[in-house]
Amino acid sequence: MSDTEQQDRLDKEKQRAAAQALRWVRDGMLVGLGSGSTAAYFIQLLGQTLRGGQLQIQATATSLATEALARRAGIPLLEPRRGLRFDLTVDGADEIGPRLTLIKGGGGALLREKVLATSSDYLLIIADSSKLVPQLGQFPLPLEVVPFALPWVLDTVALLGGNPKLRLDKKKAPQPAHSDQGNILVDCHFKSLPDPNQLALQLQDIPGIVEHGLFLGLASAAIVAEGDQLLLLRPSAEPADAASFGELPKEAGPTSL
Ligand SMILES: O=C(CO)[C@H](O)[C@H](O)COP(=O)(O)O
Repeated sequence: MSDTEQQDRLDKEKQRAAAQALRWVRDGMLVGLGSGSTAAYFIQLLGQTLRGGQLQIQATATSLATEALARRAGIPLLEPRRGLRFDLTVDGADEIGPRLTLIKGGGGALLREKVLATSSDYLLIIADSSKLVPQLGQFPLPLEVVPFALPWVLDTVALLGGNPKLRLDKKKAPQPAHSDQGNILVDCHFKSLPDPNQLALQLQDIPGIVEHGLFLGLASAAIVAEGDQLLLLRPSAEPADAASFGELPKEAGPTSL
């Protein structure tokens, strides 16, 4: 299969996973909108549904790009405020490991994504089949770092074996990429993460790291499209374990896909 064919196949999988996620959205919900190409498909479909008058929701975006997309799609947006909790957040992932452990932040939106994930009653991940992995760590782990602290953060993460690299701005390379908050994005090449919980604790202790891309114990479910198949994964089982399907409570989404 050529690279273009492979890309097309993954793109179709993203669209199929995104379309399924619509079944989780109920009238009146407050919804967190994720970032990245899979979340973008969901946002477009959600906008179409709202324009069709079938349901009304309000939403908050995990990035400036998502906010702009949601506005274009006609989705009413809420600003952050005290007491705001989301019924559902739908977001993509860069890697989905055992028990729905995740690496996120490939699009640089990890901080806002984690803020919404932890402010949501239900985090639904949507992804193509390339994201399922037996162990996290092949995808470089993103960090959002305060600019002043950068040299010391790089030194400390290197000591942890992270081989940190500054992410470059795609439009202004060799300048470093900045997050929506004006912080610097660093990608850590650990290659494998046998103990993500331990690493998360170590990273949380490093001054200047505003957030890391390990999302542990946050995802409620994941819809992964694999060719014509749709997998519904829950945290209690290994990825792609068929025994984990069909356990969703009715109010939170369909029991099967
Ligand atoms: O974490 C993210 C952005 O910060 C995205 O959800 C992640 O990068 C997946 O993106 P895509 O759906 O384009 O594969």
